[in-house]
Amino acid sequence: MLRFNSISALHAHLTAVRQAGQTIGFVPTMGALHAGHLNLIEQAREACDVVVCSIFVNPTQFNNPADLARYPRTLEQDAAQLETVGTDVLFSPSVTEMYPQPATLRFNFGALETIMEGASRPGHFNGVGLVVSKLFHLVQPDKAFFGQKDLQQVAVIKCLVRDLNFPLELIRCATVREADGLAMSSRNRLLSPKERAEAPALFQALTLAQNMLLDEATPEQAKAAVADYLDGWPAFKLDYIEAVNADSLQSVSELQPPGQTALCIAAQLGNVRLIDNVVF
Ligand SMILES: Nc1ncnc2c1ncn2[C@@H]1O[C@H](COP(=O)(O)OP(=O)(O)OP(=O)(O)O)[C@@H](O)[C@H]1O
Ligand SMILES: CC(C)(CO)[C@@H](O)C(=O)[O-]
Ligand code: BAL
Repeated sequence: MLRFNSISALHAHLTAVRQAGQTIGFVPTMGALHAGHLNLIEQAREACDVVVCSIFVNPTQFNNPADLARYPRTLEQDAAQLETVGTDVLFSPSVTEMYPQPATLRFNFGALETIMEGASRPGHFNGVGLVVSKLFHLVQPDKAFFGQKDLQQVAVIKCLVRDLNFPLELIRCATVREADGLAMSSRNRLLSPKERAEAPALFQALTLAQNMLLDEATPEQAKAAVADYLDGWPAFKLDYIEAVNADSLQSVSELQPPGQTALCIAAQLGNVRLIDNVVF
């Protein structure tokens, strides 16, 4: 695996890759890798000639400085894991390499940024849009792989690709879960053992709501049941539970056609904010 910290060295290498007619698959991450990330790499490995992974804890997408300070950073362990799944290139730039001056460009993702993660983390999607645009320009991938766990992020990036004509295919990959149902997330490693034991309640609440909707309950009834369920776990503070269309991410008042209903949840567990969703 080749490792680059500098944009110019990455650019020179990938220019040669493209000139040799090889396709590039790209997996952007913030590191502290787990099996969910490795699954994205494996899918890129199957679909493309050259697999590029970036690890960059992007400060512009953190609205909470404590969250940024706590974010796990495990670069050497991550690099070792990336080697095991056949990654060709690791790009791990510094903050000054990516932002030599503070960025002034601002995105407006319309209705997407006023709901759920957009409402709870003001400025978050602007930072995601900024860094993902920069990374797409630097890597110029044929295919880019993102996890369904961050469903709203996928919708934001779909908007970015469409509105800015990025010539790439966006691929949404299924959420990888722990054996007890908890969606894998880098932030899980910040949970205390007690919190970790309680964390699967989030997915249990989602499953409860999904079953209710499939059983003809209304979204309002299902959302109320989730709030009640999590009340039984005092360590959890529910941020939101929403029934939305899986593409537009806008609220729905009834079940959508198969594969187009999503239930999205976010909750605080101690100091850690967890999100999850199911699409059905
Ligand atoms: N459990 C998972 N299954 C599939 N993809 C995932 C999973 N967790 C993260 N991803 C995807 O990996 C990519 C990089 O995500 P990121 O580095 O932020 O990891 P993360 O685990 O989502 O961390 P956190 O949620 O704590 O920020 C994103 O496209 C994200 O959706
Ligand atoms: C896409 C991303 C790498 C941009 O910083 C980040 O939001 C993430 O890890 O999901
Ligand atoms: N996985 C999404 C990145 C973030 O939480 O900032």
